[in-house]
Amino acid sequence: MEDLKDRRVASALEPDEDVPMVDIRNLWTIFRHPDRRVVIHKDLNLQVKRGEVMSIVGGSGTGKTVLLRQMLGLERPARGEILIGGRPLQKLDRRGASSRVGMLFQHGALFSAFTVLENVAFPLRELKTLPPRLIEEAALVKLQMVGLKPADADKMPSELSGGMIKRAALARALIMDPPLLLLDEPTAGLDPDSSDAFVNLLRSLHRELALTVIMVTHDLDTLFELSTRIAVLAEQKVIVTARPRDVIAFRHPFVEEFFLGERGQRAMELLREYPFAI
Ligand SMILES: Nc1ncnc2c1ncn2[C@@H]1O[C@H](COP(=O)(O)OP(=O)(O)OP(=O)(O)O)[C@@H](O)[C@H]1O
Repeated sequence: MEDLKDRRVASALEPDEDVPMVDIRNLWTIFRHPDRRVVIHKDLNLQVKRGEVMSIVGGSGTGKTVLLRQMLGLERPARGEILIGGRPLQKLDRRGASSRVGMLFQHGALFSAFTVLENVAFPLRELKTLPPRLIEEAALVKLQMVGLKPADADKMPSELSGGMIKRAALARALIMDPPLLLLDEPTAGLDPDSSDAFVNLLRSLHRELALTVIMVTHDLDTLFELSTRIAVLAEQKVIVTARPRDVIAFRHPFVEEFFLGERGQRAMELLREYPFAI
C-alpha cells in the first residue's frame, strides 16, 4: 500500500516523456490601437518535445519575440493556451513559471546599476525564501557554468564585453534551474569568434543540463549548429515545423528567400558541414 502511494507521488513529480515541454494551442495575438486592431498570430499551433532545440524563424514583425514573451508568461495571448510540461501557463504563479522557464533576452537586458552577481542572483532574491549566502553561492556556481570567473562577479555590466554580457544574462536565465530555456537572438551583435564560443557553450549546456531550448535567430550558423527542428512563422501561424534539411526543401516565398536567396549558398555549405546535427 505504502509502495503504491510512493510510486504515485514519484510519477506525479517525474516529467512524463510523452507530454510536450511546450504545447501552444490555437493561439491568437491581437494588438488594439485607437483606430485599428492588428492580428499578429491567428490560430497558431506549435509543439516542442523535451530535449529539442526548436528554432523559430520568420520575417520581421511576424511576432517571434512576442511568442517567446508569451511562453515566459510576460504577455497573455488574446485567445488559445500555452501548456508548459502539460500545465496551462495561466495556472502557474510567478514562482512556478520562473522555475520552469528561463529567458535570455536580446542584448542581455542586465540591470545597469547592479553588479554581475546581483544581476544573476536577482530572480532568486525576488523569491525571498533563501538566505543571502546561499543565493550568492548559487549565483557563483551559475557564473562558473557559463564560463565567467569569480572576479567577474563584482563587475558592472558596463565593464563587460558583448560576449560576457550574454554569458551573465544566460547565468541569470538558468539561476532557477528551469528545464526550458528561451533564447532571443542569442548571438546577435557578437563578433564571429565570440559567437562561435557562445554557440559551443549553448550546445554543451543543452546536453549537460538536458534542457529544452526554443530560440529565435536570424543567424544561419547559429541556426544550423544548434537546431534539431525549425518552425517557420508566416501568414500569422507556424506554416511548417521540420528538421533543417526538410525546412529548406519546403516551398514557400519566405523559406526560399531566407534559405535559398543570397544566403542560400551558405545554408548549403552548413548542411554539408553539420550533416549529423541536422
Ligand atoms: N505591446 C505591443 N503593442 C502593440 N504592438 C506590439 C506590441 N508588442 C509587439 N507589437 C507588434 O507586434 C509585431 C511583432 O513584434 P515582434 O517583436 O514579436 O516581432 P519579431 O518577429 O520578433 O520581429 P523582428 O524579427 O523584427 O525582431 C510588431 O509589429 C510589433 O510592432
